[in-house]
Amino acid sequence: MTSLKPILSHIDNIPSTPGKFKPEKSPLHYLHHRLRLHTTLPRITLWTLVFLAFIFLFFFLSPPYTAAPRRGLRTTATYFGSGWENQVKASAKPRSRSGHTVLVTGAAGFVGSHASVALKHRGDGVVGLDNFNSYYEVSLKKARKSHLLDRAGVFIVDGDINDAVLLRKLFGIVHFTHVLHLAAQAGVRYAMVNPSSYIKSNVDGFVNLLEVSKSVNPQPAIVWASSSSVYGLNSKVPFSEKDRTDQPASLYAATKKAGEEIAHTYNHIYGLSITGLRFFTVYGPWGRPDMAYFFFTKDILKRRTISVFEGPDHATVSRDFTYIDDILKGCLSALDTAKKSTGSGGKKKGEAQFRIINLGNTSPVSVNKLVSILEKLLKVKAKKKVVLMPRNGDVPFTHANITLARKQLGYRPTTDLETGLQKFVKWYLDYYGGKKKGSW
Ligand SMILES: O=C(O)[C@H]1O[C@H](OP(=O)(O)OP(=O)(O)OC[C@H]2O[C@@H](n3ccc(=O)[nH]c3=O)[C@H](O)[C@@H]2O)[C@H](O)[C@@H](O)[C@H]1O
Repeated sequence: MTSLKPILSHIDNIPSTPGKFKPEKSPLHYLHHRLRLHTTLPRITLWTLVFLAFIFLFFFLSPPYTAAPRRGLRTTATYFGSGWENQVKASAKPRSRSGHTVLVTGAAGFVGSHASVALKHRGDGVVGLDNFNSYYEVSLKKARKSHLLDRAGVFIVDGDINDAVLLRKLFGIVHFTHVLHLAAQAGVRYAMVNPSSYIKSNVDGFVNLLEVSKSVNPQPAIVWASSSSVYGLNSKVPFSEKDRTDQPASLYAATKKAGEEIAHTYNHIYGLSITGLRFFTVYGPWGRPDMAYFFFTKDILKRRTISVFEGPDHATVSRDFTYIDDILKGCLSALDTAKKSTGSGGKKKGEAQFRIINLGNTSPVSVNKLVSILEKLLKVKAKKKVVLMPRNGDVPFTHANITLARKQLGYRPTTDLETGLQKFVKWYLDYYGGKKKGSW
């Protein structure tokens, strides 16, 4: 290794005090000095170059620093642009002055896509938001998205409810009168597989949405999807909103119940008008492939064995299956009857509306019956295996009391399970019949 001494040696010749430098007189000395300079200069140049090369390598060739992206979140900068803003604004425009302007979260989901189309068709302005996560077939969500744009002119922003920058941006360019919040991590059994996804969407995401909603001016009214699962182990039938909901049987149910409590807090502190709708096992065309009626259909057609759950002592397991069109009527009516939020600039100005309402069918059907209807519609005998309901979050039965929904929303479900499944099976065969099209 080269010693640093020769390089530093010329420094010895520089006087420490200015003005004290005296040129040496001997020509030999001058010659010697010039020779030293000649040999020292290239060395200085060499070491300067080495130093600069080191700096170059360090600063320019090392990978650029980027903050690690949060899983599932895209950088918000990619959303914004004049083309993007124009699409959002066009989609948000109601047909008449009296129409609502609604932000629908989970718009590429089952209920969200139906609700977006229904709102847009009746003249409201709608902007969708969905993160297109892979909990189930992303292609189905994308197909719903195309339908929304092509058939109804609803634009879905590809983004996450946890993305506060994006939400603020949306509220900055559109004055949303209402939020229909349907984005969630759904499914009872999957909560044992991926518990954190429930906290991320149903708790963190909801809080983020409420934070942004409470701080905009004017605040929107919020209608959101809670769940029949909050009744958990409640055995008093039919389930009334007054019944206890402190015995959840799954983490999914616990996060929905937490959502109800969180909603109350934001209503109380900030004057947000909030309506929580407890959906009872919603089914229908464009439904969710993780739900029993959906994958039973698929498995029956593929001649695969299905597991039919039963309770202890062969007790039947049943659900208050509710058809999508009935749920939609309830959602739209909840938006129409929602009172305005009272807060502004993050401050409450008066009491605001707070509601929790069941949306069910009031007519529970056993899983056995569900299977026999599907067998009839599909014209295929199911291969069944009856198994004891595993302890994975399922509850033995649900049954909605809809008195409050009737009073508050004029809600009257009209579709029985057989009629609803007939429409579902028609759509299913159409959609999976090769073309992945399916009518709306
Ligand atoms: O109302 C809700 O709040 C919830 O409804 C829905 O949950 P659930 O009512 O449990 O529907 P779903 O899974 O279709 O099971 C239906 C029936 O089939 C039985 N079931 C299920 C699976 C199986 O393999 N065998 C079986 O018998 C099972 O025991 C059950 O009796 C939503 O998924 C959920 O997100 C939430 O919205």
